[in-house]
Amino acid sequence: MTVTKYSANGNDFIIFIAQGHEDRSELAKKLCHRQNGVGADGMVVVLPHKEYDFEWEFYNSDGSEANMCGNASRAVAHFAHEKGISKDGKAEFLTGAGVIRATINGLYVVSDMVEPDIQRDDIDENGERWWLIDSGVPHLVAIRENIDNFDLAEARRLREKYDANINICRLDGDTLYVRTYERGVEDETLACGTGMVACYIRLHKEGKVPDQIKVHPKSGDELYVSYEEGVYRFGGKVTKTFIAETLI
Ligand SMILES: N[C@@H](CCC[C@H](N)C(=O)O)C(=O)O
Repeated sequence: MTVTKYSANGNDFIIFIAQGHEDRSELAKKLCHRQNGVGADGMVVVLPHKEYDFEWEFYNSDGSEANMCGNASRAVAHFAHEKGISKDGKAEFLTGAGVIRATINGLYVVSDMVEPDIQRDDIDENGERWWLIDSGVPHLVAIRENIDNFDLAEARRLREKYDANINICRLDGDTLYVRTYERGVEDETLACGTGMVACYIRLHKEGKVPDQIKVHPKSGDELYVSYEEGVYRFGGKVTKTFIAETLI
């Protein structure tokens, strides 16, 4: 099987085309394995759809399926554009969280996110206020003065308790810095799109950020997140890293 590997600001994905839905959880675990497989945070299967350019199955590296992945949405939009699955520099596709619309301009891809659901704004953990926001998948968000230290044991506890991805973020002028512990990877990743958007949503709702802001995930890359015409949107570069014939 031929697969294409992408990195979306350090969040990496294996992408391939198939013709129908099936449970590919075991395949995702094998292919995403860093030593015995291709290695990736997630796997995307592009499937035909009557109404949209395509639909996807998204798997985390542990084989669990997730409704949405912001970074993979940008990578797969670039993939579909290159393959001619989508046209005119745009891609419209169905995810478990709803329809995603993306715009492709060279390697720069912008995704319009689904309507977020702010589930809680009152969680108190260790004297710190957390918001629980579903930006396609659930995210806990805390705002801190310093995010140099991310206690991963504590992040794992919160991830289990709330069945959510865990984010800490810091606002410095017009730049937001975000670190994310990802459910389904069960570790901190170099970037998480829905996580960056969830952090921005909290700050935006609190009136602390303008309608557009720069965002730096742990990889150090620069992206932007915005709120335009009632839509949360985020954009950045994607990198196609290789095409491979898998033997497993
Ligand atoms: N990396 C993604 C999020 C992928 C899904 C997440 N790990 C979950 O299971 O909730 C992103 O860029 O948004």
